[in-house]
Amino acid sequence: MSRAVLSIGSNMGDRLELLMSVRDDVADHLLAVSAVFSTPPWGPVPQDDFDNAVLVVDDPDRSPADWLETGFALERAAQRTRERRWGPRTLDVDVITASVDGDVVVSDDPVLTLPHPRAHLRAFVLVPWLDADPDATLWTADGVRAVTDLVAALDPADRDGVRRREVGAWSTTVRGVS
Ligand SMILES: Nc1ncnc2c1ncn2[C@@H]1O[C@H](COP(=O)(O)OP(=O)(O)OP(=O)(O)O)[C@@H](O)[C@H]1O
Ligand SMILES: Nc1nc2c(c(=O)[nH]1)N=C(CO)CN2
Repeated sequence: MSRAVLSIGSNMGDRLELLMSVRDDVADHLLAVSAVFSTPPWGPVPQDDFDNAVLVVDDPDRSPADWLETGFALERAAQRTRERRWGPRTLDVDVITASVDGDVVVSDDPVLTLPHPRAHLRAFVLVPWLDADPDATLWTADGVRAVTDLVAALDPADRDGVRRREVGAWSTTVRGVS
């Protein structure tokens, strides 16, 4: 069984519709879904705010690499272009962490680095993830850390910039992380 935590984001086009396209695509495999959060751009590129969310998914027939491919396919469907690193995009799907049969996958392959090497620094990942799964943990260079502690360690300005949106069409009701 392969479980993955997907961070999804958009700051071009119909952001909510694009996030919804991901949620709908993986609907049969959802264990947990965060609310949608409005987030200031992370990184050096001045650009519009993003909408971000986190999905926890599992599928006995999909490997972590398959989840990356699923993300690529959804990015292509959103006409995502790769113009600038950390620049604006219609849709970004990142695999934050993955486990197979309960074991966390650790990989330094540049095609799929796991856990995602910048996840622990990103309020736009950690705050929605905590919302989806209050007991979440992340394997880091300092060992296994509770996401709640990683959120507490963020710069308060970064953390407080991440704002929950009330979106009627976005349901967070799913099976639950067991
Ligand atoms: N865990 C991962 N999730 C998604 N992509 C990854 C991961 N590890 C490595 N990659 C690779 O990163 C490459 C660049 O991805 P992308 O363009 O989405 O980067 P980015 O979103 O600009 O920056 P960042 O990687 O910091 O999120 C992809 O081609 C993909 O193969
Ligand atoms: N708030 C926010 N900032 C970003 C995002 C994102 O999804 N949300 N994605 C980026 C590309 O990796 C760069 N910066």
